[in-house]
Amino acid sequence: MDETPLKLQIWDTAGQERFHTLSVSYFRGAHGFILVYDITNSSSFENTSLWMKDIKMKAGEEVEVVLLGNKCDREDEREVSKERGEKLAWEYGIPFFETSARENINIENAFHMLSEAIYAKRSSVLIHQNVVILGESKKSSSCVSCW
Ligand SMILES: Nc1nc2c(ncn2[C@@H]2O[C@H](COP(=O)(O)OP(=O)(O)OP(=O)(O)O)[C@@H](O)[C@H]2O)c(=O)[nH]1
Repeated sequence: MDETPLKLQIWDTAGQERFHTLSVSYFRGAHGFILVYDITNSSSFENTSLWMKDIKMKAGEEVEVVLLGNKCDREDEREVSKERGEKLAWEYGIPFFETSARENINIENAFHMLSEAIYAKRSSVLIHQNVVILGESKKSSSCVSCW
């Protein structure tokens, strides 16, 4: 990104209810989330709000999230309209894609969008910190660079 190599460490947590507590324990310290439901399974869509609540509670309000409606290759079995996905993402203020892991549709876009958002937020935080440190160092004399 901007010629800066980014290293992603990705955990695929279990979506099943019986592993819920286990998954949530991975949330702390994560910078971003890809929240996936299955467009052919409306209960997976309904569960996204519970996951979103957990993400905000356990990882913080500031983390980046992308919402994906996966299995868009199975149009004839669709239970969740694209509009419902778009509306939910709009309410959360997060990006949304319909994807197919099987047909490789929008997968790269989703990862790219999330990486970009994390990178933008973290690099602006670093710049902000540097501005503060350099400002302070001027006052306190001899330190030329405090990066
Ligand atoms: N048609 C289609 N099938 C898919 C797609 N993505 C995953 N599958 C199938 O859906 C099933 C479940 O996929 P998983 O990757 O195990 O789903 P998961 O969300 O990780 O499941 P949990 O581990 O229970 O959370 C598998 O049979 C996959 O082959 C897709 O985009 N299209």
